[in-house]
Amino acid sequence: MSLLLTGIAELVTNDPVWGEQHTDPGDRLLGVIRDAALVVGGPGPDGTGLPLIEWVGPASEAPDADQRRHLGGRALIPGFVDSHTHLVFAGDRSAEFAARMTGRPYDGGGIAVSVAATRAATDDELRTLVAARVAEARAQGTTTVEIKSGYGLTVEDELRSLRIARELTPHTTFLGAHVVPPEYADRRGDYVDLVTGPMLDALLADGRDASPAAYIDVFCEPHSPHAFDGDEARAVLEAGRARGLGLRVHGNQLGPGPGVQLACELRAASVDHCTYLSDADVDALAAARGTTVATLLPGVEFSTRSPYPDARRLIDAGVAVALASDCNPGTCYSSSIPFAIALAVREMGMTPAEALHAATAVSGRSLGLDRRLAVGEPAELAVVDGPSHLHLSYRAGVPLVRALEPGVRRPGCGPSRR
Ligand SMILES: N=CN[C@@H](CCC(=O)O)C(=O)O
Ligand SMILES: [Zn+2]
Repeated sequence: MSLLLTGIAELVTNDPVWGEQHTDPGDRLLGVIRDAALVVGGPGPDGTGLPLIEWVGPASEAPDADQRRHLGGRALIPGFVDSHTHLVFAGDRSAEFAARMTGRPYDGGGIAVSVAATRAATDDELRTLVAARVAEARAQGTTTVEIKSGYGLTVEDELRSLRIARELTPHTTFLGAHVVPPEYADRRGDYVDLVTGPMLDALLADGRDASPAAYIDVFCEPHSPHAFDGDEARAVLEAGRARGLGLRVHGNQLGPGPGVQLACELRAASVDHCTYLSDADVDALAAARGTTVATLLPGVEFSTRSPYPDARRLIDAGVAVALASDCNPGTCYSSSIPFAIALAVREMGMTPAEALHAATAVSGRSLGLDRRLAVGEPAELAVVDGPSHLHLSYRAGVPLVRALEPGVRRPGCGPSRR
């Protein structure tokens, strides 16, 4: 069974093959095809049920197919890859947000509130909350989502957070080193030992076919009394790496710090936030561009009243820049990638094309995914209710994007095949 999509005013392929024909830098970067068509075939051989792309090109050359759908002159883009979320939590911190809007700074202390609520929730309550957040993201064009633990902070609660996340996506990240939980406040070293020993061991012992976490992450932030310094973060990351996990880092969010340099040195897949960077940090990220992506999370700066990171400086230096939501109950309770794109364009010096590329191709790369719309790739598609990707930021705040369901799919945003 195949499906021919036509009426595509603009197809964003992220494929350099289509970019070559353009002189406009945005069209080159996004591999745009105007008046395009795309054929979706049956599911691939990998057992995920995800249909694969069978053909891409100008509508005038499109082959026949079993079924047809006309998109009415809309833009078709790769589904967003939200490579940084904390969707497994219970409770509410809207009062903390309101206090910040009147000037209270963010220091990570509110994380303990979410930890208490998450520990108190039943498995089914948590599962329902996470599934609803994944569905909310999908309704805004996100077809792939990474989910971190980090609101359990006991062996059992971290494990169950990851198991629940794993039901919805294969892109799961162990964040036992989110903060030092209150019961360990006066013995931080013991908590680092717990994370790097029994917690990691329990995760790996749990894995039937694979560990419930693909990555390990750490909140490396000397400006928060609750988070981890450079030495502690190094211990956490090295322990995860020794057990075969990929590395991700929360770095340089609240002020200058060692997170970015550490991530680059340890060849982390991503270092996220990157709000406060020295010239040496930018140089390190540029040198590491083949391995380490700088993931910017502008919803956080919006929701914490903080200065935005300078994306232009990073891109001009040659850094691989991704965009993600960081959806979490504290610093950004928004799952909207279009919102992140609009902020990046308006506040961070990114062009609309760079922002879309960052939220699809580059965020995908940070998870080991190829997010081109090309033959043989999964049909992870989103439709923009407008003629071009420019409408994502031009019409900020309007719900223009949704994931396209081209065939039989599983619920939620994952698992993707790679
Ligand atoms: N900074 C660390 N973690 C989250 C915030 C978590 C929270 O405040 O609940 C972040 O990425 O911003
Ligand atoms: Zn985060």
